Amino acid sequence: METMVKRRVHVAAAAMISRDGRQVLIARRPSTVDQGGLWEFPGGKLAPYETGFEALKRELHEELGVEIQRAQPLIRVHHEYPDKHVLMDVWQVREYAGEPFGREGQAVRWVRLDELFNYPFPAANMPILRAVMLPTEYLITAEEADDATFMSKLERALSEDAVRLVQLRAKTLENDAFVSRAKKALELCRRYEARLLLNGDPRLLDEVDADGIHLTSEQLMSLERRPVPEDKWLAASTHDQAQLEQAGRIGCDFVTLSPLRTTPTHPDVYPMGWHDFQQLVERAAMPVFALGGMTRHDADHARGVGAQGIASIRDFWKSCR
Ligand SMILES: Nc1nc2c([nH]c(=O)n2[C@@H]2O[C@H](COP(=O)(O)OP(=O)(O)OP(=O)(O)O)[C@@H](O)[C@H]2O)c(=O)[nH]1
Ligand SMILES: [Mg+2]
Repeated sequence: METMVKRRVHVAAAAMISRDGRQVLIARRPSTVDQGGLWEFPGGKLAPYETGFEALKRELHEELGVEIQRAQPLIRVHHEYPDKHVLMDVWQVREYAGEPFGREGQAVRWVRLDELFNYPFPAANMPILRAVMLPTEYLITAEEADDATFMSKLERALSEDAVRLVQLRAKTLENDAFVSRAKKALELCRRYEARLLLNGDPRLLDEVDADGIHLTSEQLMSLERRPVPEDKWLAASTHDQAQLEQAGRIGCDFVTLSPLRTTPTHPDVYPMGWHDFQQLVERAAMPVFALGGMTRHDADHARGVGAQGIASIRDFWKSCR
């Protein structure tokens, strides 16, 4: 055969979320097609001149018999298969009419988010699974001298702001004080079904059974492989293309990318702004939270440019009224 140019395929797919927010719909690809037998998020290729959302509506009508009313961008994934380059735009769908069923005879199943990993998906899907499981807000805790104040502010964020993903960041605490605070924070997070990541050495997980580790960009760059087991979350702070690539190499599950804006805590760092942020997110191999002067009001915009959502200290770290 002559030299072959790889096909480029643009796909729109849906993560349909159940009304209680705990389940997502997956479908099994018929054994006769490409990637047959694997599970997938329903969807398909864009027809000529179709927009992503039009394709999503058409495909979900054809494959599941539902009418989508609204959808929010969840994540964009580039993946090189041996025979083609796939660009997949995945949308989160919560508003639709009709009960989904396998209109083309395919198996269709609602699965709990924490059971998604039990199903075999195509190679391109790993970042999508992470994005489906993660919320749109990531709280980074502020330095707080005293544990009681810390705990009351954390509880306020969990209860009033409904935060479900927390990074314990406490650079001013000695190791023993950090571990003791982490244990208390973990107990509280468990009560709210929130995940807790520790900003620090991966070996901290031997002392505190938290949900994962958040690496500084410096730690990230010094590692050769993933420092935590697969059943723990691994996140990292990134600021540029090289750090994002390294995060992909060592298998980070998600990252923060900053600074989007200038902030009082980092006044002399040059902010990247939305344009550069979007360029960097486009090629990232995992969900990305926008960080640096972000508030909850920025979450929709962040998602519009491809982010998972926003990360913030100030916006979530306030006293009870
Ligand atoms: N819909 C969907 N496609 C995926 C996922 N993951 C993934 O790698 N793909 C790839 O993206 C492409 C989607 O094509 P498709 O077979 O769904 O396209 P389609 O519905 O338009 O069907 P057709 O062109 O066979 O009629 C396939 O190459 C598939 O392997 C996923 O989660 N959902
Ligand atoms: Mg399809």
